[in-house]
Amino acid sequence: MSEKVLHPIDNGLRGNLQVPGDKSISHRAIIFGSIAKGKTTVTHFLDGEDCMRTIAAFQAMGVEINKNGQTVEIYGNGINALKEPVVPINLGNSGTTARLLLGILAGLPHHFTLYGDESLSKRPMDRVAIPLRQMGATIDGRDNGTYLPLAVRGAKLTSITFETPVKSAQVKSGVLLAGLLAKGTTEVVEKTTTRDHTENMLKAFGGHITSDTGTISIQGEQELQGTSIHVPGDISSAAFFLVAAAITEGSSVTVEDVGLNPTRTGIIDVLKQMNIDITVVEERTIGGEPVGSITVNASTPKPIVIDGEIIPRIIDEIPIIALLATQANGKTIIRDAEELRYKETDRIASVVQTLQALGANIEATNDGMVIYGNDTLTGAEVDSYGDHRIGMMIAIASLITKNSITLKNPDCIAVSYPSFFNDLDKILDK
Ligand SMILES: O=C(O)C1=C[C@@H](OP(=O)(O)O)[C@@H](O)[C@H](O)C1
Ligand SMILES: C=C(OP(=O)(O)O)C(=O)O
Repeated sequence: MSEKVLHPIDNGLRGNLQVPGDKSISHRAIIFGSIAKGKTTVTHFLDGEDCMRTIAAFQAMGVEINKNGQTVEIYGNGINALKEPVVPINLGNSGTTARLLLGILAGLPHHFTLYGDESLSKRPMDRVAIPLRQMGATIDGRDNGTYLPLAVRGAKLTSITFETPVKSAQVKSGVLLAGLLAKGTTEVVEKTTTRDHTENMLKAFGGHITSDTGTISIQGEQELQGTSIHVPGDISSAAFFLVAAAITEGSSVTVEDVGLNPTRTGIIDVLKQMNIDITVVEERTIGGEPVGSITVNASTPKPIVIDGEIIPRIIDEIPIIALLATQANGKTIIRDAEELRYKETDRIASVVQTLQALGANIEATNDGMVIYGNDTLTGAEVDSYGDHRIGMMIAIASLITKNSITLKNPDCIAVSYPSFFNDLDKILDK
């Protein structure tokens, strides 16, 4: 088992950096490029393990995809040209690949078998399998088709109106993608807005989709055209450095060219509410997504309550927000975040256990956590539990702990951020 010893820093963090491409947008660029007709070129693609799973899945269905560093060329022949793969599709650790792909497979006249790693095999797939079955697909698997491995027999789909019971962009996207293959108009109704990259990307490929007060409607049987997509920096990756700059004395860090889609910028709102010195300069719109630079200077965080509609807009940032809250001068409460229990780990349990091991005063609740603040963190031996965001949270914590941290299982960070430690090194004030 690999491990990494991480040392606290003497000086702050300083400088500018760019983070890799957005994971959600990178997945979708491959998916839409593969089901569109003609060539798609993706630049600043996230070279992480999860997005490579999406590429491999479409290659297994006969799509020609060539990757050269962060540039990917896809030669799509339309959704109906996707072939039956000869071998099972390995989804690795990627929930996004699993849920979005299921939507497409449901409407193809083929048989598919899907499996993932140990973590993904514990995550619920019925949240998307249930509406897809209603549309006409046959999906079976472990525990009555709740968990991977799954067998999918696609069919001619009929459109549905689906009121999603979970606050999940993956579920919304899975149903909308199936809607592309269904007769008529498929509707997804969501009570809380989740990231809308599927909707934006569909439009970039010439598709038609509307969104009106929580109802997203997609017409079936549309033909999409290949295009060029430039992927903005991932705000969920940037968040680790923004918090790092906030909690380390004397720091000033600017992350450039970060995606600022409003369904993703909850971290900026949280940092502002916590009195962190943060400036956002919006520079331009690329491929329908706003992009800008974010600067954070070291600050003392103020404790706050985080709940309600902001939760889906910070869902992947909650581990690093929890670390920030340990440095606040009072009690921070995070609630309405039960979805954290269905991530790569149960992130309520893994965040709380890890920060407790580092000396923080933090408690789990059913749907979130209470962080009491004013903590001096100590060193310890802690495990990422194979969860990339827990691994990165631990690495940022190590900048301010009294002694070194031994991080077990750091390799999982490559799922979303293979160059994480190199980028962190760039802003260390040596
Ligand atoms: O649609 C997406 O790209 C994602 C949606 C979120 O998951 P849920 O939809 O399960 O909340 C998020 O946690 C994940 O990292 C990426
Ligand atoms: C939850 C995440 O990803 P996924 O659901 O795609 O595995 C994440 O990146 O934090």
